[in-house]
Amino acid sequence: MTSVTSLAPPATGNAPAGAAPQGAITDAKKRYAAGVLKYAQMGYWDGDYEPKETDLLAVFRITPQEGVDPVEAAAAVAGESSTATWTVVWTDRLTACDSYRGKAYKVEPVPGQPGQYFVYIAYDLILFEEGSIANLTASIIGNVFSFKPLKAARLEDMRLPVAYVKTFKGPPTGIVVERERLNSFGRPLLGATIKPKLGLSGKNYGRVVYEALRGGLDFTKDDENINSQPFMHWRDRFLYCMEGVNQAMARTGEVKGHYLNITAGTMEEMYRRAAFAKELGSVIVMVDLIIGWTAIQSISEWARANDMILHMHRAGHGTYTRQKSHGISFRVIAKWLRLAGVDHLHAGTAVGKLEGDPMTVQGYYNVCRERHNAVDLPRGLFFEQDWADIRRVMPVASGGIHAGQMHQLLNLFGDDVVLQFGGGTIGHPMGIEAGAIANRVALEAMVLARNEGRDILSEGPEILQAAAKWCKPLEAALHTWGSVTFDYTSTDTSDFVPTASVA
Ligand SMILES: O=C(COP(=O)(O)O)[C@H](O)[C@H](O)COP(=O)(O)O
Ligand SMILES: [Mg+2]
Repeated sequence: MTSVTSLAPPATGNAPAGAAPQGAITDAKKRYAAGVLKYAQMGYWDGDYEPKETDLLAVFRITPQEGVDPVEAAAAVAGESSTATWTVVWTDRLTACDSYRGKAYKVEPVPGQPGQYFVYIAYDLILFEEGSIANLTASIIGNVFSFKPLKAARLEDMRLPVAYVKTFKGPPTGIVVERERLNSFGRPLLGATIKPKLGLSGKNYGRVVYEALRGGLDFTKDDENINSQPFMHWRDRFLYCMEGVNQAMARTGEVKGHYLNITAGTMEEMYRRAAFAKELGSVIVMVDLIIGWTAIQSISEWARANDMILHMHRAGHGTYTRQKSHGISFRVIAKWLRLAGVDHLHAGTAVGKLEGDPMTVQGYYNVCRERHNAVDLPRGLFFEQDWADIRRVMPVASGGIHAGQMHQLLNLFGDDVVLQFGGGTIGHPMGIEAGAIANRVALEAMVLARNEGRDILSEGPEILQAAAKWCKPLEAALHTWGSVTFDYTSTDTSDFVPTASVA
């Protein structure tokens, strides 16, 4: 018998080829006798297991309590995230339990982090309902994060087999179709979050939208917390924003949009707001991550049926993605969101005001934009991931960025990204339109320089100064913000490179 609060070490050493799973009890009488067994004895550890192409794979970073063997802890995670409970249940024998069990198959110490281990677990495809992130997450993150024998646990990455990917519809619009609808190619898109976040009346809010779009941005954006407060009811916001969008489009001849945040307390209300956005001719609507997985999948269905770009603001993610030892990496959230079906996803800036190690953030971008992810440990990608040509998500770089960082942003993220300057547009000393002009000119100058073959990372500041000579708004932006940096140590870095630096 094993104490259920302090897991004891199981038999160690790799099982010889063809042998029963290490530690597993194969004698049915002993295995299914009532009582408590180690999870490894129950068959949740198999060091010889070769994952099948159709298996879902997960890698967790675990910190076992003192005296808890990491292999047994890995088996416990596999057990609690698949079929197990703390004691033997005879009802296992009414099921195909040998294949249904999650199998921990590899345990590796985390480089440079004593007491932490990466544990790899394979799950049979049959354990999961098709097309349901709610179902997937109820298993994979359902119980294990509060498990007493672990001090901490973090879901670092997942490999979603093609057979599973194909049960989701993915992004309703995707990068290619979004660019076709906007008629914008060969450069990042530009946006701005309206500030102050809360308090403006509809008329003043719409004026900010108009000025920012007229100045050269492609998009403006509601902030995460603007819904339908007393100072501006949602219908007022929608009406004045769309007036601003339409006037700016007429004036510039460019397709523009404002992400109308339709986040609300019920699905019924979200659909009502989405329908009004469509009626007013908006090309895009927005939701916050905090609405939850089922709501996200439902609104994605709506966006697909209504030819609408779906913008996802990852509000709330930092509560569980930021700390390396506990929670879920944002790369996993990004994978789930690509399946669930969003078109835009806030994925970090690296250089701005919010958490973001450059290489880790590039890993998120690769999850959003690549058709196939290769293993890339320095960028945090533990598994190959085939996306089965599911559409690609446009990442959004937003949070404390300004025109003076344009060379860094273009170098880090390339063309398929929305660069979003909220304060960095609206706080411009010459006004909102000037803020937008500064960003558009900085972007166009940098894209041209890159296309001419210049090394924008090293020559960037010079390129911006040269453009600022004939563009007063850019000159003022560089004067105001040029020296603003957010130099803090990143929390969420890869353990596979000694110092995180961009290759
Ligand atoms: O309001 C802003 C940015 O405003 P500003 O441009 O004025 O800093 C967004 O909510 C953050 O970008 C979200 O962060 P993330 O994109 O990391 O989810
Ligand atoms: Mg915000």
